[in-house]
Amino acid sequence: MASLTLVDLRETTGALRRDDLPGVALPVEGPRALVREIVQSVRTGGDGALADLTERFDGVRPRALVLGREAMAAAYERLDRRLAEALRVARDRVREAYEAERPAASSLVADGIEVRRRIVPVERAGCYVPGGQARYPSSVVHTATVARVAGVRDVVVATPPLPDGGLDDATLAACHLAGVDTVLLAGGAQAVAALAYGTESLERVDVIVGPGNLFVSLAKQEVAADVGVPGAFAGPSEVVVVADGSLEPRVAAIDVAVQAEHGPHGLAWLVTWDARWAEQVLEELAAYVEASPRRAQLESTLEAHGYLALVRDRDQARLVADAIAPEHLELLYDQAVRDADRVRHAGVVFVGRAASAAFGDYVAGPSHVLPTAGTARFASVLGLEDFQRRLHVVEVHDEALSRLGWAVEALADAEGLVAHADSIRIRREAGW
Ligand SMILES: NC(=O)c1ccc[n+]([C@@H]2O[C@H](COP(=O)([O-])OP(=O)(O)OC[C@H]3O[C@@H](n4cnc5c(N)ncnc54)[C@H](O)[C@@H]3O)[C@@H](O)[C@H]2O)c1
Ligand SMILES: [Zn+2]
Repeated sequence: MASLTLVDLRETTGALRRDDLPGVALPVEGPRALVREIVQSVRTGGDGALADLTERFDGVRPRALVLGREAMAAAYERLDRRLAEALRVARDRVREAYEAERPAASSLVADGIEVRRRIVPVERAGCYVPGGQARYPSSVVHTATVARVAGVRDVVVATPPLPDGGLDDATLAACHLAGVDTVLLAGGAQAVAALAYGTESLERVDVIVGPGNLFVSLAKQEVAADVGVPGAFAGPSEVVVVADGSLEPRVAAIDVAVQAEHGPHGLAWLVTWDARWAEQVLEELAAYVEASPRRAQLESTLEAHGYLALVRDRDQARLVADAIAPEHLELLYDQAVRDADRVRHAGVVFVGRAASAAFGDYVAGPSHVLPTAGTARFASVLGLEDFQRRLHVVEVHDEALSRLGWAVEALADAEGLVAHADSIRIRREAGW
């Protein structure tokens, strides 16, 4: 029976650090060595190695390694209309959220120097779309749509093939709606390697984004020296639910379960100051897990890393959440809105009793590609900036030579860099 491991923090005082809490370290060493081997073999073996590895890890040889726009459009035509409409709604909500965030070009003119900041999209983006324990057409929408708003020229989606060697219509239709150019039928670390280094059938990309399991996330770290990879780990899903007796126990229970149904290596915490109510939540959770068709996935996360933290009050609950730095944080008690503005470490904070993190997975607007494994301490939700570079144009007018030239000379002299100082001096001596 799935239950949560009790962590009683009511007597704990002082600062809480992530390492003080159980279950927050991922078992990465074994997988990391395997991932390294996989990446190397695709790098040297190309298409052939990719197909072999797909057969080894996904149990099938893909019918085609890459698919183009016609296959996506055809799948969209075949798709059930309600699902097609839901995908369109999700795409529009993501698109609008990111269009509202477009960075403005900025400029500064002072002392004869004009600095303009240009925003330049990368040319090719690879979006990883998971497909092991579940299919994720939503991840197509939550990655490729952002790339398109950012102005990326070519968008490639990589996703594992189905057991029949093909791809489901929902994923392909989502590619159609999100404006994807190419689909690579491969998953896991081997797909990340193919995106990073290219193969005979696929040109390499400039950045790789998207969520995935441990192997995918470690592979992105492995190739990060050669291709752009956001700092967010975006690995197995995590949730911290903070609630009290004002919420129905079965609602709290299901929200603890939601992110656990993605599969193993996740993290699920219920944090409360209401110990008696927590017991009711545990009963509801056990009943829910037992009846769920995704019981195996739920148990894989809850049994290993499902926790009930008993705390003194709201303030301590927030400190626990900050220490965990979870992907999703739900604050579901009265007056949570005020506390939400004080949270420092989380991928996204949901507030209000209607606020199931499932909204965020699909239609809230911000991408569901979020930092996990503690990376919410320094990394963020997938953003336009993950697909864009900042490039400064520095226009120097002659006036700058008299206004600022002396400072360059003084600093260059101090560093002993003679040519640096001379480059200003000869311009000044020319009377500019
Ligand atoms: N953080 C986020 O933003 C976010 C969002 C959505 C989903 N997720 C997470 O994405 C993950 C999706 O995982 P998934 O497994 O369903 O799909 P996936 O596509 O990420 O992983 C499946 C692939 O992993 C490879 N693989 C599986 N077992 C392997 C092994 N033992 N050795 C080597 N390679 C192996 C296979 O090639 C397979 O194609 C979940 O953990 C989910 O929580 C995270
Ligand atoms: Zn989810």
